[in-house]
Amino acid sequence: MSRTVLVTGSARGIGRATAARFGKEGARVVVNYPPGERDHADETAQLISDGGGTSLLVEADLADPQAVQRMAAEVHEEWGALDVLVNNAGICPFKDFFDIDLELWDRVQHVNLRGAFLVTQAFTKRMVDEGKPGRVISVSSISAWVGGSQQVHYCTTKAGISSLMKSLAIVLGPHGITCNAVLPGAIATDINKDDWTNAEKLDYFNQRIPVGRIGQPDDIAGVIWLLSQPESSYLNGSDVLVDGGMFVNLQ
Ligand SMILES: NC(=O)C1=CN([C@@H]2O[C@H](COP(=O)(O)OP(=O)(O)OC[C@H]3O[C@@H](n4cnc5c(N)ncnc54)[C@H](O)[C@@H]3O)[C@@H](O)[C@H]2O)C=CC1
Ligand SMILES: C[C@H](O)[C@@H]1OC(=O)[C@H](O)[C@@H]1O
Repeated sequence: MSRTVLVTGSARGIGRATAARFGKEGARVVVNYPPGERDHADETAQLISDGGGTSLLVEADLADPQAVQRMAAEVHEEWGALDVLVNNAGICPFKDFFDIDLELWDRVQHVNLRGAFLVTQAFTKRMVDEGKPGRVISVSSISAWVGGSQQVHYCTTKAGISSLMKSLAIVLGPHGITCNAVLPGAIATDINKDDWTNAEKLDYFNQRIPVGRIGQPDDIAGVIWLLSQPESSYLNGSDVLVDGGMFVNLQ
């Protein structure tokens, strides 16, 4: 029986690579995307079917609680309870601290953290009710452990995601559902495309990463998939850093 997997924000980037990775095992993959990104989501769906999987495309802005509830209802109606939930969707509009207004603060919090809370609550409730074991794997960041001068709003959400997984590991562990966070380092995706037009910053990242390269979405997708495997069943409440060694490279 193929597994049912939801990857939030899987129209592009790490989410797309993760959805495609699960597609390769023949999984049924829910591709969640925000309004305006249907074309990108279709490309993800193509990768899933190329790999032998099946997709269900669901539009939902995770900042909208009603949209999250509609997504849960649609997925449960079509495919029942999930086996694996990957909370991946995230935004990082780089901004100096004194220029962050309440609207921007709330938007980042709502998409990155409140969205993950709402999605996890809606989907694990069904898993618990059906007595179905599974996995929650949330994409946090190295930014949960460090700061960023233009990422004050963002880093707090990433620390929040890691914390959410720790508490839910306690709540859901007894139901056979493990909860862990994956913490990518610097990965080449749209989220940092503009920021990395700053050549000095890009050089700094390249030099700080001991394996000698910026990460690619597949570097993270592969680890997320590993955490969904039976061999990872005793991992619960952990932060799994995937950064090529960038964090430890102080001097
Ligand atoms: N690229 C990097 O260096 C790092 C990325 N991350 C995290 O990885 C996750 C994925 O980001 P990337 O693939 O890098 O960036 P990306 O910009 O390529 O992808 C972001 C994804 O989130 C989706 N999304 C955005 N707003 C949404 C909303 N309101 N509702 C539903 N989906 C929405 C987008 O459609 C897109 O598929 C994010 O949580 C990000 O914080 C963490 C550490 C490093
Ligand atoms: C968006 C950034 O380039 C990227 O995101 C993170 O979470 C990392 O800390 C990098 O700053």
